Order: sequence, then structure tokens, then C-alpha cells
Amino acid sequence: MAIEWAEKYRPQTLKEIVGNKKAVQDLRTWAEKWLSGIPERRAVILHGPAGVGKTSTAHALARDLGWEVIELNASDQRTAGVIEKVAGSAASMNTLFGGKRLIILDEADNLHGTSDRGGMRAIAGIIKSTLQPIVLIANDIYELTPTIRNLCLEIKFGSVQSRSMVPALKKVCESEGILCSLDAVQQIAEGAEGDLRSAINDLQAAAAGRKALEVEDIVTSGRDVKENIFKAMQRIFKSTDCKKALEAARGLDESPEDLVHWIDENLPLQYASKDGNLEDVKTGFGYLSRADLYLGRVKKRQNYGMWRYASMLMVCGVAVSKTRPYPGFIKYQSPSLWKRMGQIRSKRDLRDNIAAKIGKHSFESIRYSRNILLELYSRMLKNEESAIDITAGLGLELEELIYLSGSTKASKKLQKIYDRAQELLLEGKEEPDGTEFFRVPAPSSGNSKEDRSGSSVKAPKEKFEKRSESLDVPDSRTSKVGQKTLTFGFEILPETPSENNISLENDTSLENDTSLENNTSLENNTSDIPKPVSLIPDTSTSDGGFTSDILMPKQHQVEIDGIKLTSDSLTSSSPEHDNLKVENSSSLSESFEKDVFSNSEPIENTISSELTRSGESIKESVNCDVFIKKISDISEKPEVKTSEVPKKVEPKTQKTLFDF
Ligand SMILES: Nc1ncnc2c1ncn2[C@@H]1O[C@H](COP(=O)(O)OP(=O)(O)OP(=O)(O)O)[C@@H](O)[C@H]1O
Repeated sequence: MAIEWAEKYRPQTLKEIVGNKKAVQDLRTWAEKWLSGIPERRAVILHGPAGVGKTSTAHALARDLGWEVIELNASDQRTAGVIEKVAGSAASMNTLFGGKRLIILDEADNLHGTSDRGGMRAIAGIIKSTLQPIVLIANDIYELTPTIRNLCLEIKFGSVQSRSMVPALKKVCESEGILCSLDAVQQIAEGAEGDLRSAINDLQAAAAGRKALEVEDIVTSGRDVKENIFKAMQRIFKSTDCKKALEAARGLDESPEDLVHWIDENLPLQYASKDGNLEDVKTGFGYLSRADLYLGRVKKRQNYGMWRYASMLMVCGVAVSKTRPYPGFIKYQSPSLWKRMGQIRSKRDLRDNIAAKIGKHSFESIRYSRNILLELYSRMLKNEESAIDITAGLGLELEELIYLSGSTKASKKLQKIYDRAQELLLEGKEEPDGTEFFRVPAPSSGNSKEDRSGSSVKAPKEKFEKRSESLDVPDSRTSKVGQKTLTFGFEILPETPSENNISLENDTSLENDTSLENNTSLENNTSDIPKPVSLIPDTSTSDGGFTSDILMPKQHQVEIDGIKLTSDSLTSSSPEHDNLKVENSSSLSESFEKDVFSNSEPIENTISSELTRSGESIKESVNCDVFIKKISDISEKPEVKTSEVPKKVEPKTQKTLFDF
């Protein structure tokens, strides 16, 4: 097999690293401190998106300085025992000839399972006493425990700019003896979205079997994806036929994690009704939120077998959510969060990072911060002075500030807030965390989280005042860390945390606990949605499959706007765009089930229960036959079949919707 160019042309020295000059320089400066003793921070974390050169930089550093390398990467078994044995002994011994030994722990944010949680502890222990420099590499720094982060120097790598990629790509072309036009190379660079490894891979793919490369030869994956995704959106939203909707999604080169964002973005556009009826939007988001839960489980358990359930719920669920045809042309939008985020690919990650900061600051769980406090902080940003305090207090990055403010770009005002926050931090030499405490306001006096989450938290209009530390409030957390308190409007005393809540390790376990529902970018949209309707087995068909019409709630079938959702009456006014023709024949035949859900339980045993309201309530409220199985009965089942699923999915080689 031909060697991958990305590997073949991996930079050998720091000079060859493209972009990220400051990060490279910071790393070198830190490393040089090791030449004259042991620096204050014995380890660094190189963090940032995939394919921007973090691993290459660590290796190039060792090569430049003539250091040995000990590397533990994700494919190694990284239990506490292994880490202590390999990295621990390497860290505690000097080298034979007095040189240094660089210990590289790649994908440090990718430790799974309880044994690896012990691994985090082991890493922290080794860092504290190491006699050798340690480099941790992570995509998501927030997956590392606070203990580890506090011990390390953090060096952030950003996406590689496309104009920096161009010379690197041209060099590869030259070395491979391929004539590449500048336009072609530029096109590849721009399409790679800051990921140089992807750019090199794309170049290799485009150049296969060619001696010259022109712009026409470049498969502009972006454009192709868009053409396909728009067609698929149309099929999903216009059809009530599960099978057709799933087939449309199947052809996409999109992971369910990306597809859910597309549907999320366009669902309100498509199902918004002129008469203000949002029932279909709500039902649709109900399915999406359930799909999102599965995506969270996929991530948490690395069980990609569950993707099919997520796909089924988001695609089929949304298709059958409508109670009326929605004819006419809709200009589908690509997910706005992608535009908003710039370099950070996942809104969820960005949001969770902010929630983690808020949670750390307010001693609340990430889940609570995400669901309740995020919105509150977002409103507090409306006041410029508060915004500066919050930005400094939480240590927000500019893109996080943009996100939290609900803006789509770095306006002058936001830039000013950010700059002033940075000044504030510099002046006070304050650590972003632990400087200020934002009290959680709520109109109720309830102390439990449930009480608070149930209360409607209103942002105060008036500018909130900053209290000094001396204005003591009887709050154990406040006094414990000696933080300043910001109050505004009404307030509620946060729950007094147990010692465990404060402990750093417990912070991590909180993160782990919540990661099950980590993938809840849709939560806000779905907070008050009713549970979705039932998938009813088609007893009229011999194969007992599921038909599109029976997927429709009967209440809708008879009630909404006088439209009778029967096979005869529900037809589209624009047939070429609108497939809203309910068919009585089985649309999810057995063979199709086998196809989509091969090696899995029959669909009726699994997704049907997801495509239902919770048992009794639907029976009571919808008055139709319901095929129900409790979610808890099935949600764990797919895990049994996880043995062969891949551990990690690389961004560019991500499996598509129906690969599993
Ligand atoms: N900044 C860069 N300069 C030169 N080459 C790069 C750079 N970034 C990526 N590459 C190319 O991409 C390949 C992968 O880079 P590397 O493994 O260093 O990325 P990474 O940031 O560590 O990614 P991941 O987070 O997925 O491990 C390298 O072998 C190299 O060919």
C-alpha cells in the first residue's frame, strides 16, 4: 500500500512546522528551560484541532534538541499501571548520557473507562515528580482533569491558515513530481478548513494516477456535500416515508453528528407554519433531542453501533413529525453554528467548554451550567461592564465570548470587551478561575437544583453591582475560596457543595456523568417539547413493517387544521417537491430493516420505543394503539455488539451515516 503523504512529509524539525509560530516558540522556550534545571511547569499540554501539527511539533522538538522520545499513544493500553510503568519509570530516571528524554502522551484527552480515569491520576502524579520533560497532546483540553491542567503549561494550536498551507502543498507536489496549478492547490487548502493533514490527504487523493493537477480535478467536497445535503434535506422534510428519508440520508457523506446539525438548523425553517402552529416543530425537535442522546452515548461509550438509532430517530422521526404538507421552496441553510464557530468545529464542544468554565466558577455541574447558567450569563453580557468582568472572571476566549453573546462574529464591541478583560487579567495577574463568583439568581427560594432549574431565571435589567469580598454572604463556597461576589437583581443561594463537589477529581467525574447527554446542542430548542409520537406496527402488512401513515400520530391525522392525514387525502400540491403522500404499503419492509439494522435487533424492538411518547401518557393523551417498549429496556442493548466497532474516528475518515 502506498505510504500516506501526510506521514511521508511529516515535518522533521521545528522550522518545518507550518503556522502556529507562537505555539512552536513557546514550546521551545519551555524545553530550553529543561537544559538548565527543572522548570516550574514540568509538563506542557499542546491542544487544538486535529491535523494542525501538535504531534509533529513535539517530535520535531525532540529531534532538534537531540532528545530521546518515549511515546504513549491512544493505541497503547493506557491504564494507570501501564502509564506508571512506562512513563513513570522514564520520568524518574536520567538518560545514560545525561541528555533529556521527552515523554509524549498523545491523545491525552482520549482515555476511556474507569481504569483510564485512574490513568489521569497516574499522569498527574508523574507530572508532579518527573525528572524529564512531558508533553501531553489533546484536542479538547477540557477533557483533562483540572489537576492536570493546573500542573501544565497550556500551549494552544490553532487551525493552519490556508495561505500558509499553499507553499507546503506545492512542496509536496514538487517532491512527488506532479505539476499542480496554483488554483488547484489553493482550492485544496481552502477546503481543508485549517487541517493540514486533511489538505495533504486531499491532494494525494486528487493526484492519484495523474501527473498534472488542475482545479477541475479537485473534488470540491464542500460543494458536493452541499448539493447532496440540500437534496437530502428536501427528501427528509418533504416526505413522510421513513424509507425514502433514510435512503436520502444514507447517500450522504455526513456523519450523524453533522447531519443532526443540518436538521436542527432547517427544521424550524421548513415546519414553521404561517398560522403560528409550532406543533410539528416541537415534535420534530423531540425526535432530534432523542437522537442527540444517542449521539452522546456514542461518544461516551465509543459505541458507534448506536449511530443507527440516532440516525433513525433524527431522519425518520423528523420526516414523520409533520401533520400537513409544507409545499414551496425553502432555502436550506448550513448549520449557523458552524459559521459562528470559525475554527472550532463543534458547537457542542464550544458550548460545553463555556459551561465547564461557568461550572468551575460557580461550583455547579456542567450540566446545570449548560442548561441554566449559560443563558443567564449570556444575558449578563448585555451590560458592557459586566461583560468585561465575566470574560475576565471566566477566562473566556474570544470565540467563546462571541458564542455566549449570541453574536455571529467578533464585533468591535466584543473585541473591546475581550481586550479589556485581558487587560484586567494582566493588571490583577488574576487567574481567570477563582477570582469572582457569580451568584445564581432565581425568583424562588428553593435550594435544590430541581427547584432552580424549574424556575424561570430572569436577567436583571439594571447593571449589577460588584461587591467586595468584605460584603460577606453566608455562602460556604464563596468564603471557602475567598471569591468576590457579583450580585444582581434577586438572588438565590447556591447549594452548599459537599467537599466532594469541590475536589478536582470529582469535577472530572461530574464531567463524565454529564457526557452521556453531552451531545445536547438541541436542548435549548426542545426544553418544552412534548414527547414525540408513536411508531405503530403495521398490522395490515404481512411483514409487520412500519408504514409512514401509521407513523403519524392519529390525533394529528384527524385534528390538525382539518387536514385528514389519510392515504387518500394527504397529497402534495407540488408533487415534484413534495412527497407527502402517505402510503399504506410498508415503507420499512423487513428487507430494508435488515439492510439498515443488520446485526441488530428488529427495529420494532428498538427504535419504535424511541419513536413513542413514554408509554402510558401517550395512551392517555393520544388515544391510539401504541407499540411501546420502555426506552430503558433497549437503550443498553446495542452495547453488547460493540466488540468490533472502531475506537476513534478521524475527522476526514469519519464513517458515514450507514456504515455501521
Ligand atoms: N503545522 C504543520 N506543519 C507541517 N505539517 C503539518 C502541520 N500540521 C499537520 N501537518 C501534516 O499533517 C500530519 C499530521 O499532523 P499531526 O499528527 O502533527 O497533527 P496533530 O495536530 O497532532 O493531529 P491530531 O490531533 O489528530 O493528532 C503530519 O504528518 C504532517 O504531514
